[in-house]
Amino acid sequence: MAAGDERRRPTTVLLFSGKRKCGKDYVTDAIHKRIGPEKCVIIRLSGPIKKYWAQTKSLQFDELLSDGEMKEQHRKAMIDWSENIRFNDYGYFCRMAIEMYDQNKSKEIWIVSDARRKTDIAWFKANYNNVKLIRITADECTRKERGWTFIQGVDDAQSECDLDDQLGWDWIVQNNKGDNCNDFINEIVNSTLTL
Ligand SMILES: Nc1ncnc2c1ncn2[C@@H]1O[C@H](COP(=O)(O)OP(=O)(O)OP(=O)(O)O)[C@@H](O)[C@H]1O
Repeated sequence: MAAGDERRRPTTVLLFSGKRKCGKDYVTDAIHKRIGPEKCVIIRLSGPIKKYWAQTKSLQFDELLSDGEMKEQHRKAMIDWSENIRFNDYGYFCRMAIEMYDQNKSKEIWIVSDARRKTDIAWFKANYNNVKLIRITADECTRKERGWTFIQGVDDAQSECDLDDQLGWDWIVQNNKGDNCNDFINEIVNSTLTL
């Protein structure tokens, strides 16, 4: 690392994970709004994958990013394609996502919205200080109401299940229908800003 680069590293990395439709985007968007875009940025590890996919398949990138049908139609193919690349270089998409969302490394706080593998956690911990791990959970009933249905090859794949037995979460938060998610959003925001 060149002299002076140290101050261009984030002070905190909030690394979120959780199963499909548990509310990762919902919660991370809320935290991003609360902390503010001057200080923090959302880094989506799936961003570079979707960008590549959109370019090569002539799809709308925004639609692939959003919570819609198109993402679901292409999810399995994107997982299979990205596995091959990750197999040879587990940090590849982490680095690409940082380049995509905070190229100038100007933000103090990174909110990584979609860690899916132990290697994602390992890569961030190996490269950055103060990485906080947050697992969002929601019961199947709630997830179904949000549009989730079980898809073989997706919901039983490594991308969904690898972090099921991960230990050492800094927060495990329940985001079920009826839960007041403002409480844990406040707690995460307050503890991040007082670091
Ligand atoms: N606490 C909540 N209150 C109200 N709506 C919520 C809440 N959490 C999630 N939702 C809604 O549920 C849907 C799925 O949530 P979201 O897209 O955040 O899930 P996700 O975990 O990011 O899913 P995926 O893994 O498919 O990207 C969205 O329409 C979102 O607005």
